[in-house]
Amino acid sequence: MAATTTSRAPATPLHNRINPKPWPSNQRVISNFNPMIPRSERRRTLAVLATLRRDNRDDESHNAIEGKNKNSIELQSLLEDFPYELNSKDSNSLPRPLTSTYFSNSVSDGSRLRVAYQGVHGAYSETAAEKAYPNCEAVPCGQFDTAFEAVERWLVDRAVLPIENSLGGSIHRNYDLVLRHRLHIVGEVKLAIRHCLLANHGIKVQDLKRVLSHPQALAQCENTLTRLGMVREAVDDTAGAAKFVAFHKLNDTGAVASSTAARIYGMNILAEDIQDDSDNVTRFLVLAREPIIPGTDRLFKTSIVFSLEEGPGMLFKALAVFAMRDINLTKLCSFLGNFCCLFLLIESRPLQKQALQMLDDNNNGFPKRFPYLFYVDFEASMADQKAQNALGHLKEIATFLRVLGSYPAGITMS
Ligand SMILES: O=C(O)C(=O)Cc1ccccc1
Repeated sequence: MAATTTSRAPATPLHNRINPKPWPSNQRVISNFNPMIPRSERRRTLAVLATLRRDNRDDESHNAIEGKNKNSIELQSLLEDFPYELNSKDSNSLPRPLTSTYFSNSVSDGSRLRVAYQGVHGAYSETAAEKAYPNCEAVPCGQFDTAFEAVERWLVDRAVLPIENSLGGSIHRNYDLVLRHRLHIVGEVKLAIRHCLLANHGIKVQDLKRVLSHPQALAQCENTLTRLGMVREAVDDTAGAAKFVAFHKLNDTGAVASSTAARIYGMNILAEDIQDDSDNVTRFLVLAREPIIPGTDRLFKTSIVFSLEEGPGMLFKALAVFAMRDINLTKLCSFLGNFCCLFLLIESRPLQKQALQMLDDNNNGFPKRFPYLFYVDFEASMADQKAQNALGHLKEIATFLRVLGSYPAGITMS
């Protein structure tokens, strides 16, 4: 498929509104990567939202390159144009417990579950959304914040976001987002990630001077890209990188993305499995407005965040509430903060001002001076008495405690 240029902007989701993601200093940022779609184009009625369905998704990806994408509706602009009153007259807007729908792919009115992800068609996050809900309608969002807002404002039913990777460790910004928003973790997907080096047809590896991709993907392919002597440039997502290179018919630039992205954007795969470690798994969280009712019929995990008073042995006491009940902690840590040197299964994060503000507004007496938050995942359901007891015990020790979700443990999928 040849990419053709048009005067109209491609259907790339909009740029980051809140915080740019961090990336290594040797990576330049393409700041005008996602041109703004004219506002007149973005002003759509709510009815148009229905056209977000991906019935003609393959056509969509083709058309996206040609700038004819019907689904060029930006979730971001929908959020701006129709805040809050969305669905207010719709009986479906009433909160529903998720137990009845969690393992099906449709909401109770018969329509498909809509799952927001960050990136464009072909992103790994889209694959994760489809693994979680095989028949879902995956909805691309420019940024993670947009995906969260889309759930909060009833534009979609779920959001999927990458939270940690076996090579790159935790994605701290996404933990902060989970904390700042009031969504619940209702599932996890572990996806084996296999990166490819993509280029336009007729281009050889030797022709490439630079390569575009998501910062995580670039980091995961560090050795290969260094060996090839390529300049790395970070962009919002892997599929967006492929789309950009195809759309602009670049001859000296490649993209690190999936074979799916190669197919969608008509690119050639120059090399497969270019990640530094073949065992490259990314864990994605599934978030919803309401929690699921935890069960005991299968292995469940529970994610919590808490803070502690400063003092000798405080973290030891906090972790003991799990150890004394034989509850396994599963959160793997690759970022060694102050306390992490001692406990590799727990991750301490300096408390950001914004997060602190959010917590302050909602929790009287939150200790402002305490500089760390701890995220822990443990292997037990909140329906399990020993988990209840452990958290009851932790509450006596912690100055702040929030259960982010109790959900079925995921298996690694390829
Ligand atoms: O950019 C993407 O395709 C994503 O979904 C984010 C990502 C990047 C690298 C590994 C896993 C997820």
